[in-house]
Amino acid sequence: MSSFEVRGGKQLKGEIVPQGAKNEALQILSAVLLTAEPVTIANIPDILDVNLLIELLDEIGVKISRSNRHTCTFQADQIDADYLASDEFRKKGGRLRGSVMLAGPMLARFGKAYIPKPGGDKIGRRRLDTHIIGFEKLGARFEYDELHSCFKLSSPRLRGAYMLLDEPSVTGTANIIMAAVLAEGITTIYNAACEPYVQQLCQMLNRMGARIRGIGSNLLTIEGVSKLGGTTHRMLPDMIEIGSFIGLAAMTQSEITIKNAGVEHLGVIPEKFQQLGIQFQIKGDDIYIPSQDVYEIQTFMDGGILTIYDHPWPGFTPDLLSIVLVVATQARGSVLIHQKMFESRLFFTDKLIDMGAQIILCDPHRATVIGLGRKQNLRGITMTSPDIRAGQALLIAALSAEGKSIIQNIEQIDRGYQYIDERLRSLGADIKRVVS
Ligand SMILES: CC(=O)N[C@H]1[C@@H](OP(=O)(O)OP(=O)(O)OC[C@H]2O[C@@H](n3ccc(=O)[nH]c3=O)[C@H](O)[C@@H]2O)O[C@H](CO)[C@@H](O)[C@@H]1O
Ligand SMILES: C=C(OP(=O)(O)O)C(=O)O
Repeated sequence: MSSFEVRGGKQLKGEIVPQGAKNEALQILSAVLLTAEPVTIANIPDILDVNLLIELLDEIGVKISRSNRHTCTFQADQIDADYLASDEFRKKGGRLRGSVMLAGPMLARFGKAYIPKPGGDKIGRRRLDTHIIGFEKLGARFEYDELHSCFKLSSPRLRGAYMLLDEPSVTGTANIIMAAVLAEGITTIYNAACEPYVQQLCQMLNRMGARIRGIGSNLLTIEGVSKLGGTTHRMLPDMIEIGSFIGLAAMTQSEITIKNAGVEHLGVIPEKFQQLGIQFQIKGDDIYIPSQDVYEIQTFMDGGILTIYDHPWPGFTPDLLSIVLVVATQARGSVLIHQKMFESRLFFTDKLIDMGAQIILCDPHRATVIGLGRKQNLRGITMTSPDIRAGQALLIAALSAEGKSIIQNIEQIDRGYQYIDERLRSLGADIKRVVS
Protein backbone atom coordinates (compact mmCIF):
# COMPACT_ATOMS: atom_id res chain seq x y z
CA MET A 1 0.00 0.00 0.00
CA SER A 2 1.57 3.30 -1.07
CA SER A 3 1.37 6.55 0.84
CA PHE A 4 1.91 10.27 0.48
CA GLU A 5 4.30 12.06 2.78
CA VAL A 6 3.29 15.70 2.96
CA ARG A 7 4.97 18.63 4.70
CA GLY A 8 2.22 21.17 4.98
CA GLY A 9 1.87 24.88 5.53
CA LYS A 10 3.37 25.99 2.22
CA GLN A 11 1.60 28.48 0.00
CA LEU A 12 1.21 27.18 -3.53
CA LYS A 13 1.21 29.21 -6.72
CA GLY A 14 0.64 28.66 -10.39
CA GLU A 15 -1.62 27.21 -13.02
CA ILE A 16 -3.25 23.82 -13.13
CA VAL A 17 -5.20 22.14 -15.91
CA PRO A 18 -8.02 19.83 -14.86
CA GLN A 19 -8.01 16.26 -16.14
CA GLY A 20 -10.83 14.83 -18.26
CA ALA A 21 -13.87 13.91 -16.17
CA LYS A 22 -13.61 10.48 -14.50
CA ASN A 23 -17.33 9.81 -14.24
CA GLU A 24 -17.95 10.93 -17.81
CA ALA A 25 -15.12 8.71 -19.03
CA LEU A 26 -16.68 5.61 -17.45
CA GLN A 27 -19.93 6.19 -19.39
CA ILE A 28 -18.32 7.18 -22.69
CA LEU A 29 -15.91 4.24 -22.71
CA SER A 30 -18.77 1.81 -22.10
CA ALA A 31 -20.64 3.30 -25.07
CA VAL A 32 -17.92 2.27 -27.54
CA LEU A 33 -19.43 -1.24 -27.32
CA LEU A 34 -22.55 0.02 -29.12
CA THR A 35 -20.97 0.11 -32.57
CA ALA A 36 -18.66 -1.97 -34.73
CA GLU A 37 -17.16 1.22 -36.15
CA PRO A 38 -14.21 3.16 -34.69
CA VAL A 39 -14.82 5.68 -31.90
CA THR A 40 -12.03 8.11 -31.03
CA ILE A 41 -12.05 9.64 -27.56
CA ALA A 42 -9.89 12.52 -26.38
CA ASN A 43 -9.05 13.95 -22.94
CA ILE A 44 -9.25 10.54 -21.25
CA PRO A 45 -7.97 10.84 -17.68
CA ASP A 46 -4.98 8.59 -16.93
CA ILE A 47 -6.33 7.23 -13.65
CA LEU A 48 -6.75 3.79 -12.11
CA ASP A 49 -10.50 3.33 -12.62
CA VAL A 50 -10.45 4.45 -16.24
CA ASN A 51 -7.39 2.36 -17.10
CA LEU A 52 -9.06 -0.66 -15.53
CA LEU A 53 -12.16 -0.14 -17.70
CA ILE A 54 -9.97 0.18 -20.81
CA GLU A 55 -8.29 -3.12 -19.81
CA LEU A 56 -11.72 -4.73 -19.53
CA LEU A 57 -12.69 -3.47 -23.00
CA ASP A 58 -9.47 -4.94 -24.34
CA GLU A 59 -10.26 -8.29 -22.75
CA ILE A 60 -13.79 -8.26 -24.20
CA GLY A 61 -12.15 -8.00 -27.61
CA VAL A 62 -12.30 -4.27 -28.38
CA LYS A 63 -9.38 -3.17 -30.58
CA ILE A 64 -7.66 -0.24 -28.93
CA SER A 65 -5.09 2.06 -30.44
CA ARG A 66 -3.70 4.67 -28.12
CA SER A 67 -2.17 7.62 -29.94
CA ASN A 68 -1.13 9.18 -26.61
CA ARG A 69 -1.95 8.76 -22.89
CA HIS A 70 -5.20 10.68 -23.31
CA THR A 71 -6.50 9.78 -26.77
CA CYS A 72 -7.65 6.36 -27.87
CA THR A 73 -9.52 4.84 -30.77
CA PHE A 74 -11.75 1.89 -29.94
CA GLN A 75 -13.32 -0.56 -32.35
CA ALA A 76 -15.77 -3.14 -31.01
CA ASP A 77 -16.15 -5.24 -34.16
CA GLN A 78 -15.12 -8.62 -32.71
CA ILE A 79 -16.54 -8.98 -29.25
CA ASP A 80 -16.39 -12.00 -26.98
CA ALA A 81 -19.73 -11.53 -25.19
CA ASP A 82 -19.06 -14.60 -23.00
CA TYR A 83 -16.02 -12.96 -21.39
CA LEU A 84 -18.46 -11.15 -19.11
CA ALA A 85 -19.47 -14.51 -17.62
CA SER A 86 -15.88 -15.34 -16.68
CA ASP A 87 -14.35 -15.32 -13.19
CA GLU A 88 -11.75 -12.90 -14.45
CA PHE A 89 -14.38 -10.32 -15.44
CA ARG A 90 -16.16 -10.77 -12.12
CA LYS A 91 -12.92 -10.13 -10.28
CA LYS A 92 -11.73 -7.15 -12.32
CA GLY A 93 -15.17 -5.65 -13.01
CA GLY A 94 -15.87 -5.86 -9.29
CA ARG A 95 -13.05 -3.42 -8.64
CA LEU A 96 -14.80 -0.37 -10.10
CA ARG A 97 -18.27 1.11 -10.20
CA GLY A 98 -18.06 2.00 -13.88
CA SER A 99 -18.06 -1.64 -15.02
CA VAL A 100 -21.82 -1.82 -14.39
CA MET A 101 -22.27 0.38 -17.45
CA LEU A 102 -20.97 -2.32 -19.78
CA ALA A 103 -24.33 -4.06 -19.23
CA GLY A 104 -26.57 -1.62 -21.17
CA PRO A 105 -24.54 -1.72 -24.41
CA MET A 106 -23.94 -5.50 -24.17
CA LEU A 107 -27.63 -6.18 -23.67
CA ALA A 108 -28.58 -3.87 -26.55
CA ARG A 109 -26.09 -5.26 -29.03
CA PHE A 110 -25.59 -8.89 -28.00
CA GLY A 111 -28.77 -9.71 -26.04
CA LYS A 112 -26.97 -10.67 -22.83
CA ALA A 113 -25.05 -9.07 -20.01
CA TYR A 114 -23.58 -9.84 -16.59
CA ILE A 115 -23.18 -7.37 -13.76
CA PRO A 116 -20.78 -8.45 -11.05
CA LYS A 117 -21.09 -6.95 -7.58
CA PRO A 118 -19.68 -3.54 -8.47
CA GLY A 119 -16.73 -1.90 -6.80
CA GLY A 120 -16.16 1.80 -6.34
CA ASP A 121 -16.26 3.68 -3.11
CA LYS A 122 -17.55 2.00 0.03
CA ILE A 123 -19.55 5.05 0.99
CA GLY A 124 -22.86 3.46 1.90
CA ARG A 125 -25.45 1.27 0.25
CA ARG A 126 -25.29 1.53 -3.51
CA ARG A 127 -28.10 -0.48 -4.96
CA LEU A 128 -28.55 -1.38 -8.60
CA ASP A 129 -32.37 -1.57 -8.59
CA THR A 130 -32.80 1.36 -10.96
CA HIS A 131 -30.55 -0.29 -13.56
CA ILE A 132 -32.21 -3.70 -13.33
CA ILE A 133 -35.81 -2.42 -13.25
CA GLY A 134 -35.05 -0.22 -16.27
CA PHE A 135 -33.67 -3.18 -18.23
CA GLU A 136 -36.70 -5.25 -17.22
CA LYS A 137 -39.03 -2.53 -18.54
CA LEU A 138 -37.21 -2.81 -21.87
CA GLY A 139 -38.01 -6.51 -21.91
CA ALA A 140 -34.88 -8.07 -20.40
CA ARG A 141 -35.08 -11.01 -17.99
CA PHE A 142 -32.76 -11.12 -15.03
CA GLU A 143 -31.67 -13.63 -12.47
CA TYR A 144 -29.36 -13.16 -9.54
CA ASP A 145 -26.56 -15.70 -9.27
CA GLU A 146 -25.95 -15.85 -5.52
CA LEU A 147 -22.91 -18.06 -5.80
CA HIS A 148 -21.04 -15.46 -7.85
CA SER A 149 -22.90 -12.34 -6.55
CA CYS A 150 -23.72 -11.49 -10.15
CA PHE A 151 -26.81 -10.33 -12.10
CA LYS A 152 -27.41 -12.21 -15.37
CA LEU A 153 -29.51 -10.38 -17.95
CA SER A 154 -30.84 -11.59 -21.26
CA SER A 155 -33.16 -10.45 -23.99
CA PRO A 156 -33.29 -11.50 -27.63
CA ARG A 157 -34.79 -8.09 -28.53
CA LEU A 158 -35.28 -5.00 -26.38
CA ARG A 159 -38.47 -2.97 -26.85
CA GLY A 160 -38.94 0.71 -26.01
CA ALA A 161 -41.09 1.49 -22.97
CA TYR A 162 -42.17 4.31 -20.67
CA MET A 163 -40.46 4.33 -17.31
CA LEU A 164 -40.48 6.56 -14.26
CA LEU A 165 -37.26 5.90 -12.39
CA ASP A 166 -37.57 5.48 -8.63
CA GLU A 167 -34.49 7.71 -8.27
CA PRO A 168 -32.38 9.65 -10.77
CA SER A 169 -29.42 7.27 -10.57
CA VAL A 170 -26.50 8.59 -12.63
CA THR A 171 -25.02 5.29 -13.79
CA GLY A 172 -28.52 3.78 -13.91
CA THR A 173 -29.74 6.45 -16.34
CA ALA A 174 -26.64 6.05 -18.51
CA ASN A 175 -27.08 2.28 -18.57
CA ILE A 176 -30.75 2.45 -19.59
CA ILE A 177 -30.03 5.06 -22.27
CA MET A 178 -27.33 2.85 -23.77
CA ALA A 179 -29.74 -0.10 -23.86
CA ALA A 180 -32.64 1.96 -25.25
CA VAL A 181 -30.80 3.52 -28.20
CA LEU A 182 -30.84 0.15 -30.00
CA ALA A 183 -34.27 -1.01 -28.73
CA GLU A 184 -37.26 -1.28 -31.02
CA GLY A 185 -39.61 1.71 -30.68
CA ILE A 186 -39.70 4.63 -28.29
CA THR A 187 -38.38 4.74 -24.74
CA THR A 188 -39.32 7.53 -22.38
CA ILE A 189 -37.27 7.94 -19.21
CA TYR A 190 -38.80 10.26 -16.63
CA ASN A 191 -36.89 11.28 -13.48
CA ALA A 192 -33.69 10.70 -15.47
CA ALA A 193 -30.36 11.93 -14.10
CA CYS A 194 -29.18 14.93 -16.12
CA GLU A 195 -25.56 15.49 -14.99
CA PRO A 196 -23.20 16.91 -17.65
CA TYR A 197 -21.81 13.34 -17.83
CA VAL A 198 -25.20 12.05 -19.00
CA GLN A 199 -25.62 15.01 -21.37
CA GLN A 200 -22.24 14.32 -22.92
CA LEU A 201 -23.12 10.64 -23.35
CA CYS A 202 -26.41 11.52 -25.10
CA GLN A 203 -24.70 14.01 -27.39
CA MET A 204 -22.09 11.45 -28.35
CA LEU A 205 -24.77 8.81 -29.00
CA ASN A 206 -26.70 11.24 -31.21
CA ARG A 207 -23.53 11.85 -33.22
CA MET A 208 -23.36 8.06 -33.63
CA GLY A 209 -26.88 8.06 -35.09
CA ALA A 210 -29.07 7.70 -31.97
CA ARG A 211 -32.24 9.76 -31.60
CA ILE A 212 -32.37 11.17 -28.08
CA ARG A 213 -34.43 14.22 -27.17
CA GLY A 214 -34.71 16.13 -23.90
CA ILE A 215 -30.94 16.15 -23.25
CA GLY A 216 -30.17 18.10 -20.06
CA SER A 217 -33.67 17.56 -18.66
CA ASN A 218 -35.12 14.77 -16.53
CA LEU A 219 -37.41 13.61 -19.35
CA LEU A 220 -35.60 11.78 -22.12
CA THR A 221 -37.25 10.40 -25.24
CA ILE A 222 -35.27 7.85 -27.19
CA GLU A 223 -36.34 6.59 -30.58
CA GLY A 224 -34.54 3.29 -31.11
CA VAL A 225 -32.42 2.77 -34.23
CA SER A 226 -31.12 -0.50 -35.66
CA LYS A 227 -27.45 0.46 -35.81
CA LEU A 228 -24.99 3.07 -34.60
CA GLY A 229 -21.84 4.34 -36.32
CA GLY A 230 -18.47 5.67 -35.22
CA THR A 231 -17.69 9.17 -33.94
CA THR A 232 -15.17 11.30 -32.08
CA HIS A 233 -15.70 12.67 -28.59
CA ARG A 234 -13.84 14.88 -26.13
CA MET A 235 -14.34 14.55 -22.38
CA LEU A 236 -15.23 17.65 -20.35
CA PRO A 237 -12.85 18.91 -17.64
CA ASP A 238 -13.48 17.04 -14.37
CA MET A 239 -15.78 19.25 -12.30
CA ILE A 240 -14.93 17.39 -9.09
CA GLU A 241 -11.23 18.07 -9.63
CA ILE A 242 -12.05 21.73 -10.28
CA GLY A 243 -13.98 21.99 -7.00
CA SER A 244 -11.11 20.24 -5.23
CA PHE A 245 -8.60 22.78 -6.60
CA ILE A 246 -10.77 25.75 -5.53
CA GLY A 247 -10.86 24.25 -2.04
CA LEU A 248 -7.14 23.53 -2.07
CA ALA A 249 -6.32 27.14 -3.00
CA ALA A 250 -8.50 28.54 -0.21
CA MET A 251 -7.20 26.16 2.48
CA THR A 252 -3.53 26.78 1.64
CA GLN A 253 -3.91 30.57 1.04
CA SER A 254 -2.60 30.01 -2.48
CA GLU A 255 -2.96 31.91 -5.72
CA ILE A 256 -4.01 29.37 -8.30
CA THR A 257 -5.45 29.58 -11.80
CA ILE A 258 -7.49 26.62 -12.98
CA LYS A 259 -7.12 26.65 -16.76
CA ASN A 260 -9.84 25.63 -19.23
CA ALA A 261 -12.32 24.77 -16.50
CA GLY A 262 -15.40 24.33 -18.71
CA VAL A 263 -17.10 26.98 -16.58
CA GLU A 264 -20.47 26.73 -18.32
CA HIS A 265 -20.77 23.08 -17.21
CA LEU A 266 -20.09 23.61 -13.50
CA GLY A 267 -23.68 24.24 -12.38
CA VAL A 268 -23.88 25.44 -8.76
CA ILE A 269 -20.35 24.30 -7.85
CA PRO A 270 -18.76 27.79 -7.99
CA GLU A 271 -21.62 29.30 -5.93
CA LYS A 272 -21.19 26.71 -3.16
CA PHE A 273 -17.54 27.67 -2.71
CA GLN A 274 -18.57 31.34 -2.77
CA GLN A 275 -20.99 30.59 0.07
CA LEU A 276 -17.94 29.51 2.07
CA GLY A 277 -16.58 33.01 1.48
CA ILE A 278 -13.99 32.01 -1.11
CA GLN A 279 -13.30 34.65 -3.73
CA PHE A 280 -12.38 33.90 -7.31
CA GLN A 281 -12.75 35.41 -10.73
CA ILE A 282 -13.87 33.76 -13.92
CA LYS A 283 -11.53 34.90 -16.71
CA GLY A 284 -12.74 33.47 -20.01
CA ASP A 285 -12.79 29.75 -19.29
CA ASP A 286 -10.23 29.98 -16.45
CA ILE A 287 -10.90 30.32 -12.73
CA TYR A 288 -8.46 32.61 -10.91
CA ILE A 289 -8.34 32.18 -7.14
CA PRO A 290 -6.30 34.87 -5.35
CA SER A 291 -4.42 34.13 -2.15
CA GLN A 292 -6.84 34.76 0.73
CA ASP A 293 -5.98 35.01 4.43
CA VAL A 294 -9.52 34.69 5.67
CA TYR A 295 -12.78 33.52 4.11
CA GLU A 296 -16.04 33.89 5.93
CA ILE A 297 -18.97 31.47 5.60
CA GLN A 298 -22.18 33.24 4.61
CA THR A 299 -25.36 32.81 6.59
CA PHE A 300 -28.83 32.35 5.14
CA MET A 301 -30.74 35.61 4.54
CA ASP A 302 -32.46 35.33 7.92
CA GLY A 303 -29.10 34.96 9.66
CA GLY A 304 -29.47 31.18 10.06
CA ILE A 305 -26.44 28.86 9.88
CA LEU A 306 -25.64 27.82 6.31
CA THR A 307 -26.42 24.24 5.28
CA ILE A 308 -24.73 22.68 2.26
CA TYR A 309 -26.29 19.45 1.07
CA ASP A 310 -26.18 17.17 -1.94
CA HIS A 311 -28.95 16.76 -4.47
CA PRO A 312 -29.23 15.18 -7.94
CA TRP A 313 -28.09 17.53 -10.72
CA PRO A 314 -28.59 20.47 -11.10
CA GLY A 315 -28.23 20.33 -7.32
CA PHE A 316 -24.84 20.08 -5.63
CA THR A 317 -22.91 16.87 -6.27
CA PRO A 318 -22.28 14.59 -3.24
CA ASP A 319 -18.76 14.05 -4.57
CA LEU A 320 -17.70 17.53 -3.45
CA LEU A 321 -19.15 17.56 0.06
CA SER A 322 -15.99 16.08 1.64
CA ILE A 323 -13.98 18.86 0.00
CA VAL A 324 -16.41 21.56 1.14
CA LEU A 325 -16.27 20.13 4.66
CA VAL A 326 -12.48 20.24 4.90
CA VAL A 327 -12.33 23.77 3.48
CA ALA A 328 -14.86 24.93 6.08
CA THR A 329 -12.53 23.86 8.92
CA GLN A 330 -10.35 26.96 8.31
CA ALA A 331 -13.16 29.37 7.42
CA ARG A 332 -14.58 31.98 9.76
CA GLY A 333 -18.09 30.90 10.77
CA SER A 334 -20.06 27.66 10.87
CA VAL A 335 -21.78 25.40 8.39
CA LEU A 336 -23.88 22.25 8.54
CA ILE A 337 -22.83 19.67 5.95
CA HIS A 338 -25.69 17.31 5.12
CA GLN A 339 -24.70 14.29 3.00
CA LYS A 340 -28.13 12.98 2.07
CA MET A 341 -27.26 10.31 -0.48
CA PHE A 342 -24.54 8.27 1.21
CA GLU A 343 -24.40 7.15 4.82
CA SER A 344 -20.68 6.43 5.24
CA ARG A 345 -19.03 9.38 3.63
CA LEU A 346 -18.55 11.60 6.66
CA PHE A 347 -16.71 9.21 8.96
CA PHE A 348 -13.36 10.60 7.82
CA THR A 349 -14.10 13.66 9.95
CA ASP A 350 -12.53 11.82 12.93
CA LYS A 351 -9.13 12.28 11.20
CA LEU A 352 -9.77 16.01 10.79
CA ILE A 353 -10.72 16.23 14.47
CA ASP A 354 -7.39 14.51 15.32
CA MET A 355 -5.70 17.24 13.26
CA GLY A 356 -7.35 19.90 15.42
CA ALA A 357 -10.49 20.75 13.41
CA GLN A 358 -13.69 21.60 15.25
CA ILE A 359 -16.39 19.31 13.93
CA ILE A 360 -19.43 17.71 15.50
CA LEU A 361 -20.48 14.57 13.66
CA CYS A 362 -24.20 14.77 14.44
CA ASP A 363 -25.09 11.44 12.77
CA PRO A 364 -23.82 9.48 9.73
CA HIS A 365 -25.33 12.05 7.36
CA ARG A 366 -24.63 15.39 9.07
CA ALA A 367 -21.61 17.20 10.41
CA THR A 368 -21.37 20.71 11.84
CA VAL A 369 -18.10 22.48 11.19
CA ILE A 370 -17.06 25.38 13.38
CA GLY A 371 -14.38 27.12 11.36
CA LEU A 372 -11.07 27.91 13.06
CA GLY A 373 -10.74 31.13 11.03
CA ARG A 374 -6.97 30.48 10.91
CA LYS A 375 -6.63 31.17 14.65
CA GLN A 376 -4.84 27.87 14.80
CA ASN A 377 -3.40 25.56 12.15
CA LEU A 378 -4.32 21.94 11.67
CA ARG A 379 -1.57 19.51 12.82
CA GLY A 380 -0.03 16.89 10.54
CA ILE A 381 -0.83 13.27 11.47
CA THR A 382 -0.77 9.78 9.98
CA MET A 383 -4.08 8.79 8.40
CA THR A 384 -5.64 6.40 5.91
CA SER A 385 -7.65 7.45 2.91
CA PRO A 386 -11.08 5.77 3.20
CA ASP A 387 -12.49 6.77 -0.21
CA ILE A 388 -11.55 8.81 -3.23
CA ARG A 389 -13.01 12.19 -2.20
CA ALA A 390 -12.30 11.89 1.54
CA GLY A 391 -8.75 10.95 0.49
CA GLN A 392 -8.42 14.15 -1.52
CA ALA A 393 -9.99 16.15 1.34
CA LEU A 394 -7.40 14.70 3.75
CA LEU A 395 -4.65 15.56 1.28
CA ILE A 396 -5.86 19.18 1.20
CA ALA A 397 -5.94 19.20 5.02
CA ALA A 398 -2.38 17.81 5.12
CA LEU A 399 -1.12 20.45 2.65
CA SER A 400 -2.50 23.20 4.89
CA ALA A 401 -1.39 21.62 8.19
CA GLU A 402 1.66 22.32 10.29
CA GLY A 403 4.27 19.57 10.12
CA LYS A 404 4.37 16.20 8.48
CA SER A 405 1.38 14.07 7.50
CA ILE A 406 1.35 10.56 6.10
CA ILE A 407 -1.67 9.55 4.02
CA GLN A 408 -1.93 5.80 3.53
CA ASN A 409 -4.01 3.83 1.03
CA ILE A 410 -3.52 6.45 -1.67
CA GLU A 411 -4.72 3.98 -4.31
CA GLN A 412 -8.11 5.44 -3.40
CA ILE A 413 -6.92 8.91 -4.48
CA ASP A 414 -5.21 7.50 -7.60
CA ARG A 415 -8.57 6.03 -8.68
CA GLY A 416 -9.72 9.51 -9.59
CA TYR A 417 -6.93 12.11 -9.54
CA GLN A 418 -4.37 12.00 -12.32
CA TYR A 419 -0.63 12.32 -11.35
CA ILE A 420 -1.83 14.32 -8.38
CA ASP A 421 1.50 14.38 -6.50
CA GLU A 422 3.41 15.52 -9.59
CA ARG A 423 0.87 18.23 -10.38
CA LEU A 424 0.83 19.50 -6.80
CA ARG A 425 4.63 19.60 -6.74
CA SER A 426 4.57 21.80 -9.83
CA LEU A 427 2.51 24.27 -7.76
CA GLY A 428 5.18 24.16 -5.03
CA ALA A 429 3.75 21.51 -2.70
CA ASP A 430 6.07 19.35 -0.59
CA ILE A 431 4.60 15.92 -1.33
CA LYS A 432 6.38 12.62 -1.81
CA ARG A 433 4.96 9.28 -2.97
CA VAL A 434 6.30 6.43 -0.86
CA VAL A 435 5.79 3.13 -2.68
CA SER A 436 5.73 0.05 -0.49
C1 LIG B 1 -19.14 6.20 -11.58
C2 LIG B 1 -20.04 7.30 -11.19
O1 LIG B 1 -20.55 8.03 -12.04
N1 LIG B 1 -20.23 7.49 -9.89
C3 LIG B 1 -21.09 8.55 -9.41
C4 LIG B 1 -22.54 8.11 -9.51
O2 LIG B 1 -22.65 6.90 -8.79
P1 LIG B 1 -23.97 6.01 -8.91
O3 LIG B 1 -24.55 6.15 -10.27
O4 LIG B 1 -23.58 4.68 -8.42
O5 LIG B 1 -24.93 6.72 -7.90
P2 LIG B 1 -26.54 6.83 -7.97
O6 LIG B 1 -26.89 8.08 -8.70
O7 LIG B 1 -27.09 5.54 -8.43
O8 LIG B 1 -26.95 7.02 -6.45
C5 LIG B 1 -26.04 7.23 -5.41
C6 LIG B 1 -26.71 7.03 -4.07
O9 LIG B 1 -27.56 8.07 -3.80
C7 LIG B 1 -28.84 7.62 -3.55
N2 LIG B 1 -29.76 8.57 -4.18
C8 LIG B 1 -29.67 8.84 -5.50
C9 LIG B 1 -30.55 9.73 -6.09
C10 LIG B 1 -31.50 10.34 -5.27
O10 LIG B 1 -32.31 11.15 -5.73
N3 LIG B 1 -31.54 10.07 -3.96
C11 LIG B 1 -30.68 9.18 -3.39
O11 LIG B 1 -30.74 8.94 -2.20
C12 LIG B 1 -28.92 6.25 -4.15
O12 LIG B 1 -29.86 5.44 -3.48
C13 LIG B 1 -27.52 5.75 -3.97
O13 LIG B 1 -27.33 5.20 -2.72
O14 LIG B 1 -23.40 9.13 -8.97
C14 LIG B 1 -23.16 9.40 -7.59
C15 LIG B 1 -24.21 10.41 -7.16
O15 LIG B 1 -24.03 11.63 -7.80
C16 LIG B 1 -21.74 9.87 -7.38
O16 LIG B 1 -21.48 10.00 -6.00
C17 LIG B 1 -20.72 8.90 -7.97
O17 LIG B 1 -19.46 9.48 -7.99
C1 LIG C 1 -17.97 7.86 -5.55
C2 LIG C 1 -17.20 8.09 -6.60
O1 LIG C 1 -16.80 7.18 -7.52
P1 LIG C 1 -17.37 5.70 -7.77
O2 LIG C 1 -18.82 5.87 -8.07
O3 LIG C 1 -16.57 5.26 -8.94
O4 LIG C 1 -17.10 4.92 -6.53
C3 LIG C 1 -16.66 9.44 -6.88
O5 LIG C 1 -16.20 9.65 -8.02
O6 LIG C 1 -16.67 10.30 -5.98
